[in-house]
Amino acid sequence: MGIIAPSILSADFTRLGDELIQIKKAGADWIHIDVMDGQFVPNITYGPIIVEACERASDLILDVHLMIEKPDLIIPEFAKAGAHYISVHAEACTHLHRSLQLIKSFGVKAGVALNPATPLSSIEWVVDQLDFVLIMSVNPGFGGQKFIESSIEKIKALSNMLKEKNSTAIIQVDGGINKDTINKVSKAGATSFVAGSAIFNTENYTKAISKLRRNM
Ligand SMILES: O=C(CO)[C@@H](O)[C@H](O)COP(=O)(O)O
Ligand SMILES: [Fe+2]
Repeated sequence: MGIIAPSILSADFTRLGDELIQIKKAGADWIHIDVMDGQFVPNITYGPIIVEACERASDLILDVHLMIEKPDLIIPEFAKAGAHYISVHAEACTHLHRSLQLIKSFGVKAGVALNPATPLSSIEWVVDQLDFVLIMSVNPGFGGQKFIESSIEKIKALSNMLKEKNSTAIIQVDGGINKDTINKVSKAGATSFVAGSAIFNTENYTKAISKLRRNM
């Protein structure tokens, strides 16, 4: 069974605690938290205090997607705030292996996120360090964007690469995931699905998550 990870980027922040309760009731598995610094991506969101607030408000797995430059400087704060999974962008890490080791040193699951234009070869030599790989199926920075079709081939190639290297890393896909796109990425090999607008921009979260699951 696939993992549904609603991205709170599209949640109503005036009532975040209630939103977290509602997505759990609706059947969510993880909470995806998009951290943006206004440098790596042209948008600014939130930092460790929001992760810590999510940790107090929900017992779901906290999946922190760091879209920031120099992540090593602040990974310890996100780990202490209660993150269970942390992904860093390959494009933002000069010493990717070191960043992954830093995440793991806190007992947190470590992942690498790849922009749509970044080749799989950028993670080839760190596969043994990976608990998950996040394939961006939109350019990072905003919710509600259109799914980029070439992500499907990329997920298939990643799935083959992980099998060849005997890796059990989870393949996560993020961006433009909805009832129409989830089937293609699921067939390609993804098992963790981030969805923001397809869940939070609807009236009924239970129905939205059920639709995603039915189409996996
Ligand atoms: O990391 C990002 C965007 O940079 C995502 O997690 C988005 O928040 C997904 O939003 P939708 O495309 O599902 O609306
Ligand atoms: Fe994300």
